[in-house]
Amino acid sequence: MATLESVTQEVEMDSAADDLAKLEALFSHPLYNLPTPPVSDGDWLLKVRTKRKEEEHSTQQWLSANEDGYDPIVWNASAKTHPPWLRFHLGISRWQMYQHKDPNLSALTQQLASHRIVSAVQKSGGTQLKLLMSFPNYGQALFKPMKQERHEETNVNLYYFSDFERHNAEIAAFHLDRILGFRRVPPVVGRQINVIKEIKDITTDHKLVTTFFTSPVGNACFYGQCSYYCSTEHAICGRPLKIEGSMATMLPDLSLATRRSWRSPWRRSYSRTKLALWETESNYCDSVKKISPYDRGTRLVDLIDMSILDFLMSNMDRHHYETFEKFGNNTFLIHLDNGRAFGRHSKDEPSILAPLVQCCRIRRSTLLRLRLLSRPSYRLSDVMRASLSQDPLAAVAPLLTEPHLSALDRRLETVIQTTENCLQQHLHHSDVIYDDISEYP
Ligand SMILES: Nc1ncnc2c1ncn2[C@@H]1O[C@H](COP(=O)(O)OP(=O)(O)OP(=O)(O)O)[C@@H](O)[C@H]1O
Ligand SMILES: [Mn+2]
Repeated sequence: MATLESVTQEVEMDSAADDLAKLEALFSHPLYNLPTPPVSDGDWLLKVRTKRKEEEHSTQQWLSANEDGYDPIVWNASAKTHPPWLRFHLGISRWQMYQHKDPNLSALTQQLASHRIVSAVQKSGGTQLKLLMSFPNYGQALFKPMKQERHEETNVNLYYFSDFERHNAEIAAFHLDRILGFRRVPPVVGRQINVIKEIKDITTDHKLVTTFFTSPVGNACFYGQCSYYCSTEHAICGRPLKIEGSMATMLPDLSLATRRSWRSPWRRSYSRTKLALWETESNYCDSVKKISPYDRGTRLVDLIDMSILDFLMSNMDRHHYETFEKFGNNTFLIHLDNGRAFGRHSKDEPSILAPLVQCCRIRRSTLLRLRLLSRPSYRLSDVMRASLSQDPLAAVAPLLTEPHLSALDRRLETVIQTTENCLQQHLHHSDVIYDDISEYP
């Protein structure tokens, strides 16, 4: 006889299968498989150069002088020999971080989740603690440790600029960005790390080592050195040894691909008392539209895409964004640093949507995908649940709690309604909608 428990379990499995089917249907939808503009030679971020004869000798020497813990390098100009992280680097183009249905993605994320860690050092830059992890095949990841429980909502009295970062937000942002069809976040997975074996014992960072201690209940802890929350009171502690965290694929080194950092025109004041210009000036968007690079191309609608992503996940901390210098102004915006998203589900933050509200402009492809995601057959919360369940940390606990998933649906409605209002206020649809897919019916 079926017990209540087994029936509940079956229902849960059924709905998990339904969610997954929705996600698959979504990714097979024509809106996710639009013909992309041809990628010319100069539209790839990096290119493999075949070695000149005289260079071969020095490479051979380097090969034999292999560093401790790393595998010998066995790759050459042939794509077949490339490790997943290198394929990822070579797949970055002017328009996206990776392809839709990228065949390399699963191998890449699998390695992030399971590869042996050879080195772990603190990464400078930014305010909160993070570690640069290296793998035996020379791949690297940026590790952000878990700082608070997933069900905890941000303290209402904390300003956005002193909020803790959340490892699950980094992971969920990657999934959300992909589900929105942007593909502008480098892949991120969750992972459990042994604080002693995978950090303390292998690090060459002496300053980091001095911050390790054992807590009163016997957990292994450390706090590192950084400008925010790096103290014994805010230590990161294993239970007793393992901690959860996010592992983000590292972008190509800056020596190979420089990036430009842009201050967001809708940046917050980062002050308890001051307002930013965009919060007080009624025609703010008009002035933004007149200045480079927002005065041409897709930069403004890309910024609006980013604000939609941020509104959905309630990220108030998008002070800057980056682009690859090689591509000039005509390129996608890199959505890095999403750790302050998903802090609150019970409240929305309308000001994050200011670029859309004030400019009344949106890419047609984005709007059509948002509408798709608001339909029950592709519901955003369901496809996010399905997508996140594929992350290794989902086995420990769901990466986003149900209230966060429902908040996504509620906020999506707000974005769509905002666009409808814009369409009503404007005479011509083309005033609001930037038609980036004119060939689409
Ligand atoms: N996946 C990545 N690959 C390469 N570089 C990265 C990656 N993620 C972040 N960085 C770089 O590291 C720097 C710090 O990262 P991040 O912004 O996530 O940290 P943060 O502590 O939140 O910073 P801030 O306090 O400035 O907001 C960024 O300026 C970015 O250029
Ligand atoms: Mn940040």
